[in-house]
Amino acid sequence: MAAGNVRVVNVEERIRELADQVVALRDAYYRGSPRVADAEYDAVEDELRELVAANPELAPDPNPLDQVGAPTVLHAPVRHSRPMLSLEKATTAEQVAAFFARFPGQSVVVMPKLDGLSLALVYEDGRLVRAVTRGDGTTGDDVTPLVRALTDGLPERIDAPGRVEVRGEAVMLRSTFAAYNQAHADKPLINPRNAAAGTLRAKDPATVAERRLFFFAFDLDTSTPDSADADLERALRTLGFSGADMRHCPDADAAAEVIAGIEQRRDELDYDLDGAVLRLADRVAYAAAGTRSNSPRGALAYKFAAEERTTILEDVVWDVGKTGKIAPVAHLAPVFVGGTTVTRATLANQEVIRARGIKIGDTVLVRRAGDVIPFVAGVLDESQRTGAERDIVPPSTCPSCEQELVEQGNSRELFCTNTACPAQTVRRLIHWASRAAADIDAIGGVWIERLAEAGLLENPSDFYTLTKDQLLEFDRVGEVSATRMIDSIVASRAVGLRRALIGLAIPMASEGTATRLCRAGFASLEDVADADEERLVAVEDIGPKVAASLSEHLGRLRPELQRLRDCGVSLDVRDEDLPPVVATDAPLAGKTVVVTGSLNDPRSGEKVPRPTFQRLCEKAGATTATSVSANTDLLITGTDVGASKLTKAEKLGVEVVDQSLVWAQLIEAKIV
Ligand SMILES: NC(=O)c1ccc[n+]([C@@H]2O[C@H](COP(=O)([O-])OP(=O)(O)OC[C@H]3O[C@@H](n4cnc5c(N)ncnc54)[C@H](O)[C@@H]3O)[C@@H](O)[C@H]2O)c1
Ligand SMILES: [Zn+2]
Repeated sequence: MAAGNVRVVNVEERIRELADQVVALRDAYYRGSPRVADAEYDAVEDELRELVAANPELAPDPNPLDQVGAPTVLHAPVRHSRPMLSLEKATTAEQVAAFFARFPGQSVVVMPKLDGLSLALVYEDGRLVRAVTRGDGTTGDDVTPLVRALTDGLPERIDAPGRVEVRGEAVMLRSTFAAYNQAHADKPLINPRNAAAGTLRAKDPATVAERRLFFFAFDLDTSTPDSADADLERALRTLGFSGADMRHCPDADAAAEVIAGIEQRRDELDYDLDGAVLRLADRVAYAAAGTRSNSPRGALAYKFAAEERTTILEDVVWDVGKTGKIAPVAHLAPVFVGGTTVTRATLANQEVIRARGIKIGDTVLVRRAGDVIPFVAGVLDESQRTGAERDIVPPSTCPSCEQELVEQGNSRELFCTNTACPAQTVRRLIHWASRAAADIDAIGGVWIERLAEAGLLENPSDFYTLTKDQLLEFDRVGEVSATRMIDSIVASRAVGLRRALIGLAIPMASEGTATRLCRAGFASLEDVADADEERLVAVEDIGPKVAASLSEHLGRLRPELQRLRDCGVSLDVRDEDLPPVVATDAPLAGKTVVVTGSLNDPRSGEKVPRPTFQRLCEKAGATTATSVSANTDLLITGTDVGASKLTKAEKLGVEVVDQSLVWAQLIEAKIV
């Protein structure tokens, strides 16, 4: 009995503690300075929810779990026509199935749960009159001038009578976020969600002019519902809104598949998302389902793994790269983020470290979203500092060869210019052996380092003079592995112009540069080395800087090119890298196209990687480019299209066609 009492007292205390934490964390978050990552906040909420569910008599009063958002009125308060609520959360297939079971026979749409902030747009007789934030769910903040000035994707006029309210999410696109941070390295934004919220909190639109937002609609309320389209997605599209990508699902299995698809493509999309939303497709049925204290009954949010987490920055190590760049690498206490355990993350450069005010020992926010390399986005809560934190001091000499470093550019990136630097040498050798280049797959990085230390490897050509006997002298190398290593080296002799150029790691020359040089008719690496600037810049996407870098470095590498040739390594263009032979009547002949979104073969529904589809377009006569410009003839769109490309195409008057049309042409011309 006594033990029972003690437990109850503890539970009561714990509930109070958690409720206080929820209130405090929400308050900080909605004021624009979150103190923890969302996943950590969610964990506090979850614990509170579980404790209250098990001990309903101990529910706090007022219960923060029944409340939405927080009151944040900066401009002018506006009462919502109906509350703007939160969403019930799910993490399992069973919860999704239970949702379907509650609404038998109803069609459900599944769409990405965009991570921005929700807005209600009010139109009267076709004119946008008000844009309001969610606020505490009942009363929001009038942000109409900011939304008008800064948000794309919402029409100023719509063709609908009476009062129409469109709700949706205003997000900062990842491309906008990245470009902004690049341009404002001294005042970086921490993540796109916070950036979007901060933008609409500005007092003056001019101060945040470069922070464009994009509005995705997901909800519609019309004064004359009978005449309107009952299907949400169609109705929004008809009015001219970019909806969140909605898929109709007849049952829970179909929904599970769409949810998995959204999660899989998460990294390719131009916006952050933290889950998928299921919602009754029929607007009348959705309204009829009603609401709970803080969520609609006709919708459910399926949450994905967090892309941001906080962890301890244990140390910073300055790493020497293959081009001599010395980059700070964060060593972190292991943290599960973006689906994997992360222990290393990039800190970009010394200016970024300074701008973000990061110290060793800090609890830092680690972000792994969209891009493969996790990075340290900043310190959320400086009040957690103990005083034992240490400044991150950039080195003045190379950690490998001790040569004095030089600084370059606005972000003061550090470089070791000693081409004989041992660390650079190893990095360059590893790069030569990598899959995108010579693909010497039987010799890993550790072995390359060992062989370099033993003086057997310095330049790529040295791989080709290695002998089995030399390898056998190393501990733990037996007959079998030595043979495998040598075979792998021999096979890599067919590397060819494109991959050899990638393998030589020439600053500013990307994989795309190598591909385009081959397509433009260059026959060998020597041919590229011999070319003057005029001939190089005539190649698409190669500018004077890339041309100069190619000339300088290939000039320096001439003796190495000769050594590679002497070892029987091919530096000539390979058939597979030549432009495809195209008939003059090919369906896309002479067109420059950009491909965006996810592609699917309409005959099987199978997902087709973008490079494969681009190759098909090239076979059909097209030249492919990566970004929309005035030279683009066609923007070919798959599903989940990045809004920025569409906006740009619209601005430049570039024709936009759906992939289905191109597939039909490819099939007709027997290209696929
Ligand atoms: N880091 C912190 O300290 C802290 C504190 C408080 C809240 N938070 C975070 O803020 C969020 C707030 O939670 P919440 O209760 O508002 O729920 P929520 O944000 O998880 O869900 C409701 C919201 O989802 C949005 N949404 C996006 N796409 C949608 C779609 N397709 N259909 C419908 N709605 C869509 C809407 O804006 C809606 O208001 C959570 O992610 C939480 O982690 C963080
Ligand atoms: Zn060095």
